Amino acid sequence: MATLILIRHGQSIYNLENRFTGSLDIGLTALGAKEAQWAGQKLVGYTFDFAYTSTLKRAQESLRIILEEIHQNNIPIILDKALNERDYGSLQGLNKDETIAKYGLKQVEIWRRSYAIRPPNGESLEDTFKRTIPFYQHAIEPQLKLDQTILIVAHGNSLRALVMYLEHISPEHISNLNIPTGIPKKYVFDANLKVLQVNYL
Ligand SMILES: O=C(O)[C@@H](CO)OP(=O)(O)O
Repeated sequence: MATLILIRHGQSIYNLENRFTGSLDIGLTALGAKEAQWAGQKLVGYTFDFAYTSTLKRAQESLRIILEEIHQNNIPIILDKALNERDYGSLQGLNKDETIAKYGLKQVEIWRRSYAIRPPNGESLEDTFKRTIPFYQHAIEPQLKLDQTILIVAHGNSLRALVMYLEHISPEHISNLNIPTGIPKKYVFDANLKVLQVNYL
């Protein structure tokens, strides 16, 4: 049966420092690399046909560690910026607590978790959805229709957009959904790509 595994990259240096990361190309911490290894250990027994990741090194490095753990580094890997993290614009690099102190919790929560409102000079989740989902529909859904097993290693917000699409979550409800780093989420589909099963591994 068609199977899709989603994994958010392991902890990055900016995750650790509590900074807005977005489209900045920030590497993993030692814990982040460990998280990727643990994610790989949960995938022993799965055989992937394709892996997809973003053009950012924290996701690519996580994918490399995961595939190494399951001895599947030789599968085709597709890198695409459609899977990149949402561009946080002028907030990128800023500490999240300092930003709250400056602009207030309410404003920062709107920038971080509203669907349609953009952070200054950045992308909203809606903007992210509009690039991530067409790519998923065009590149990945046809493979799932062939009953393949696909791995996507990406980012907090590009994965929130994907989960929104896969689980039919409304813009009102998506603000409550956060994706943990390094925990594989599994979807099993029927022949029409209706989700039959969804669970964290
Ligand atoms: O900083 C970021 O790019 C993202 C993901 O780490 O943060 P947030 O969870 O605030 O959207």
